Amino acid sequence: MVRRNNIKLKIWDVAGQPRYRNLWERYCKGSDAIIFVIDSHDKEHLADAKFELHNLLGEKGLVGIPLLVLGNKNDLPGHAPIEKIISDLSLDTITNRPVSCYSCSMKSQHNLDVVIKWLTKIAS
Ligand SMILES: Nc1nc2c(ncn2[C@@H]2O[C@H](COP(=O)(O)OP(=O)(O)OP(=O)(O)O)[C@@H](O)[C@H]2O)c(=O)[nH]1
Repeated sequence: MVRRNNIKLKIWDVAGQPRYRNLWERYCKGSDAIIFVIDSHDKEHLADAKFELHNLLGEKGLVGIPLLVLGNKNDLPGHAPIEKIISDLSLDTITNRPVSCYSCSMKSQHNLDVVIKWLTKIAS
């Protein structure tokens, strides 16, 4: 639970390992937003991330739920820039919901304020 400006955000951190991916839809259903966090330093797995993201968004029960994609770990040299994340994940093809994408680092907290702002706006 995160509190900001009188808004309570209830956030589920769902495990990313393959054996848990079939649970993602159940957690996302009925939520105000889906936050899809990728490791932007791990460029080899961007194709996997694209597959899993579009697979998830293809679930009928999730149509219309706003999507926030975070390219985390931008404190590491060689991380994928935002333009690459947007194009490798084909975010411009997602037309049935609002989509935002930020590069960030939860370690250095770069863009954490922007993320919280986005979430409080969506939830209010
Ligand atoms: N350099 C750097 N490391 C980070 C950042 N965020 C997380 N990590 C590290 O990445 C590793 C994995 O972090 P977790 O928070 O466990 O990742 P997770 O996505 O919850 O992992 P699963 O849900 O188990 O797939 C840890 O060693 C973190 O310290 C970041 O912004 N920068």
